[in-house]
Amino acid sequence: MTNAVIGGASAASPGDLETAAALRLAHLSKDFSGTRALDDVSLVVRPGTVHALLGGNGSGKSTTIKILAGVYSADAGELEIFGQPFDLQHGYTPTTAQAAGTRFVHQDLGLFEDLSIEENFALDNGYPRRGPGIDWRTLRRRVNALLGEYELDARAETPVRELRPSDRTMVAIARALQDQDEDNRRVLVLDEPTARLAAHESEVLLQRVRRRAELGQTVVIVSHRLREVLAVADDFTIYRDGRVAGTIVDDSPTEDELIQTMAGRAVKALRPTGEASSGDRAPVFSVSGLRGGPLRGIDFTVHRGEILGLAGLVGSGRSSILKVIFGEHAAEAGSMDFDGTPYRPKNIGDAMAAGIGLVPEDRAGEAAFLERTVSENLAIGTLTDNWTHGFMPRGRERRRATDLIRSFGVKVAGPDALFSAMSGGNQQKVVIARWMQRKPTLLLLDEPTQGVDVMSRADIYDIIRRAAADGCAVVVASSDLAEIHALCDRTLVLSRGEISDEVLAGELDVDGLTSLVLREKKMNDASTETRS
Ligand SMILES: Nc1ncnc2c1ncn2[C@@H]1O[C@H](COP(=O)(O)OP(=O)(O)OP(=O)(O)O)[C@@H](O)[C@H]1O
Repeated sequence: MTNAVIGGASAASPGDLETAAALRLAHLSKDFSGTRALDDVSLVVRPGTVHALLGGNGSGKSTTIKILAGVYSADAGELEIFGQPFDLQHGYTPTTAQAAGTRFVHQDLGLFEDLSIEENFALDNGYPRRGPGIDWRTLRRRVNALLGEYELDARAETPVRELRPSDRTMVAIARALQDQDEDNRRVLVLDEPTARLAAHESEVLLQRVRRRAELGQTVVIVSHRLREVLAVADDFTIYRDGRVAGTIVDDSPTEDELIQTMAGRAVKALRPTGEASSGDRAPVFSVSGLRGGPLRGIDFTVHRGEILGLAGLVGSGRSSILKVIFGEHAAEAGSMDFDGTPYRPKNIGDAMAAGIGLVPEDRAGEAAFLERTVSENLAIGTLTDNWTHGFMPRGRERRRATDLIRSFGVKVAGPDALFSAMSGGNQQKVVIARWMQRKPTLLLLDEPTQGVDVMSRADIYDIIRRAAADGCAVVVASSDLAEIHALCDRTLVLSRGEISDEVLAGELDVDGLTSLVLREKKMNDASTETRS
């Protein structure tokens, strides 16, 4: 491998590249009350390249980015941006980071959906004034020029809501870089930009990011989707447990090489289920003629021990089905049947009492108490079991939490750590563990491994398979078709609120599933064109 260094602490100082660096971090360390989040991390980002930060959940990628953004201070370390040194220990704030030329686009793009693109730009950079009023003409001209430059087929006055998902991300990128100087002295940091995008949208976005880099833009990207990262990145810094485990410069490693460096060991492949599970096939839950929101008549049955996948484009109704079953959204029409009796939940409480669990897509917003401890978050699922005579027996709660942390492989200092202090993948394991301990009859999972590293992903798949083997019926909605392929016994493809196809495990590979989902997209596009 030319220019590549994999493994070992020596990889942490690619000193020969320092002179050419857009960004240079050296000997970065950070402790959080006893947890060593970063330990002597060094990395060099070359100008005009896409540099990937990879690593397992909790390995230190976000901490690096937050230090770079001036959100956390470093305990030790040096930073240079285009040759200019900054003191990370003293007075390096978000304002300094902005002035230094760093720009950040997070998963939550921070766009106001109901406002136009130009209003979103102005909110970020201020409105140009003409006398006492806003100079809309100048603003529009400037934004339209930027949209052209970023190859976006939209007008400044288009509401963000009307953009396709990859275009929204690109608008957020263009907005972040709207004050780019002629020498391209901005470092754009993209934090899991494709986590919420379907495969074809990710591809469109990453091609555009690649093109920006070819035009001189420096990009740092954090992602767990290795295949995508391999397609877009020039260089890689691979973290393991807060240290740099490998650096790869201007080369194309294989996915297995990356995983091995991240994990420090070989990881068993994410094996597909292969064929439909031969478990107990008794039907446990069915919906018939379900309508409401985007749903336009949904019928299906899920069986005990079965893992049923819901695939489809954003807006096809995947999450809505789960929310109606969980009593979060009311159905306008149709019926549901649970274990042979009619099921009409009025709220989430009814669903939980019936033995249904939901792990929602937005775990931080909907599923967790961020400023409570891990132990408290785990106890919430079984409050009635844990309370005795009006008191919560702490000892029992902590012991139970310690057992769950061990059996679900959660990487955390202990049961008293704050939920918010855990990395994304570990948060997801806690939310799943919380539901699993209730032993639900029907478990609904919405994007179960979004933001989860490949190693934990394999663990989560095992947890889900074990629950199914114990008789739980599982419904998984996912935009990641490799996940659907690896996990599900049977998959329903949704298109505009209806089931368009049913696929059994082993009938199609990931490409086959992708073309099925995209065929629906092409049909949708064609019918939209015909109507307009
Ligand atoms: N505010 C905090 N307080 C305490 N510990 C923290 C805090 N932020 C991060 N940590 C710890 O620092 C370590 C590194 O976490 P970090 O979020 O940087 O990992 P990551 O690589 O970004 O993970 P992920 O891929 O899951 O987002 C973890 O052990 C995490 O629990």
